[in-house]
Amino acid sequence: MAAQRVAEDVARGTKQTARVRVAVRLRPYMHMQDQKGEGACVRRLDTKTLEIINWRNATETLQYQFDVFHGEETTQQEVFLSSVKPILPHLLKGQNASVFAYGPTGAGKTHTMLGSQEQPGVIPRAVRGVFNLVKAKERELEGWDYSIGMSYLEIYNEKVLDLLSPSAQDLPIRENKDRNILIPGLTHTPLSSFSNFHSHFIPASLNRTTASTKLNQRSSRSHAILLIKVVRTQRNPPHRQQIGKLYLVDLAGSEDNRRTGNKGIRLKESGAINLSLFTLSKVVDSLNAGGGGRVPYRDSKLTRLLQDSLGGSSHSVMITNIAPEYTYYFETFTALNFAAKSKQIVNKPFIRETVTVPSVQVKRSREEQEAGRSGEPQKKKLKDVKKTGQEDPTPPAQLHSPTDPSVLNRLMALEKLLMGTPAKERLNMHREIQELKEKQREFESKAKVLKVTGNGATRNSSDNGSSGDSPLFRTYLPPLHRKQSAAAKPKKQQAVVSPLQVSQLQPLQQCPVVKRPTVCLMKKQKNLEQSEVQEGKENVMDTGWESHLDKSVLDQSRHKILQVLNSGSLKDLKGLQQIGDKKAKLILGWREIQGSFTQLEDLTNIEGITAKRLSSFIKANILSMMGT
Ligand SMILES: Nc1ncnc2c1ncn2[C@@H]1O[C@H](COP(=O)(O)OP(=O)(O)OP(=O)(O)O)[C@@H](O)[C@H]1O
Repeated sequence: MAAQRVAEDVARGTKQTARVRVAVRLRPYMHMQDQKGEGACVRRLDTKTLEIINWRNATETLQYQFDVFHGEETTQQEVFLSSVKPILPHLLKGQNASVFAYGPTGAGKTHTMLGSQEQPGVIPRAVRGVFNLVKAKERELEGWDYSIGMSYLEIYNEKVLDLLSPSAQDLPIRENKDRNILIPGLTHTPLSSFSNFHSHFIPASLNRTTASTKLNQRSSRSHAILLIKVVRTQRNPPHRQQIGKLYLVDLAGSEDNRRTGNKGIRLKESGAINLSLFTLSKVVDSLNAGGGGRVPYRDSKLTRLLQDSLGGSSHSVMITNIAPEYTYYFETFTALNFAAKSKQIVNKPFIRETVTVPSVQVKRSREEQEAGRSGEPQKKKLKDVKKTGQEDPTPPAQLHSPTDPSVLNRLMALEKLLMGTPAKERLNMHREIQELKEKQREFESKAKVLKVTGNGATRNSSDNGSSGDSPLFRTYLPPLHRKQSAAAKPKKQQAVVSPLQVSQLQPLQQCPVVKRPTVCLMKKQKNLEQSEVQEGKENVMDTGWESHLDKSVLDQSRHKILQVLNSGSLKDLKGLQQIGDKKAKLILGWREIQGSFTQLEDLTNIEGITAKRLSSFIKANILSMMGT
């Protein structure tokens, strides 16, 4: 018995690689998500391009281009036809494919993937599509037998749980010598028809962990992964067998716990969700960096399972769901930057093929059996044929705006990174940030000149209005204005260099990744920072005072401070001694990206909190708690 994994390009004598296709879908505007009545911050320009208000300068917009942009009126059928249907035929050739929905909580991931009875989403349509393709192949009488099966799991609080056979058991993830990801013990159910699939899938979906948060009545608290496996076996010798796997992934949403109102268990779930999504973004970063360095797939169960779908051997489609309301601004912005990064990943598809003797073609119901004793290729003597491939010549996502995407993304990444970087290493990064900002300013001023002379690639709102391709704004919403909330003071009219006439600037300090207030338009910055420790004043290590206090009192106080750091609102954080508005926001930002603080000493990861300041902070807060 011999088996081999054949690189598709080798099999065909051609070199071929597949890029991760990135689609962005904008959900319809919802009044209930816009309690301040601020309107939309993002809108469609054409079938590939969208624009969002620039957080650096709210009088301008940034434009992003993706493989497809689905505006709010796009139907479920249209999303399926343009983004998912084209990848399904690969399954029948022994290749893997994956579709995953990414985006903030409440932006429409579950709607896109699962949908409803009236508006079925990608999952039911894709499975039906696979059955149709298999039927068509069988009619061609080309001498292959096909079988289809499914597994369905969720990753909840970093545990892998079987949705087809629910139990509290956390299933292990294994990788065999051929780099196939396996989950021993996971149920694998053979499927005879689409209605048979339905009868397994619907009850299993009800097993998924969901709960109500402030932003979504039925928020998914886990990442759900449906695996559809197509095995095709040649009837006559040499009985070649090819296996194609389709992963359909509904990721849990990234969450801003200031807005979800999460506490207790919801907060813990949220920490796990954000951490795994953060790892996903690190994986994307490191794949984009290239150079064969370590890709941190193993840092979370999600990335471990998606290993084959990202930078591996899969044809992948990422549907990034975004929400139009201004209240989602930073989540939307982060999701768009993540999506723009993902567009640069190149996958190298290969055919999974084995040559089998007929007697071993036994259907098994468990992945464990499949890994251990069935006719699957991975446990046979597999011969890895060296994959060859050529980088996709398509350039990464392009912005048509006065913004260079590479500069902006690098800038964002650096600012994000800065948070977790020891103080001594920050200096170089600050230098790079300054250089990038300089470059960015150059781009912006060039783009403004182009715009004034009428040659710019940027489009203004009147262009959009007349082009007739902006249904979002023709139907429900005013142009991309941020409506002024009742409480807001009117501001001076800004010089208009782009379509926006924004009456209230979006304060940058809401962005969790932003480190430097100087880059943003923060009018009240001085006042806001008043309660913070002045540079140098607190730079004296406070030592010795703890020895005068009872250890249990100290531990209790430290625990209380940690609780506020991990679950406190902006106001709660500002209630701590020596924490002003800026630091409170940096703490929230850190929490959002890193999960929670395990100890008070983690605070030194926040910019501006040195070991000395930390010691002073701890002293001030403990003494204040004790009423000293
Ligand atoms: N394209 C759309 N058309 C109509 N309604 C939509 C659309 N997208 C989302 N919705 C509605 O918006 C709400 C939130 O969507 P959904 O639950 O899919 O978000 P989600 O991103 O999966 O959130 P979470 O991560 O919290 O699970 C739901 O009521 C859903 O029906």
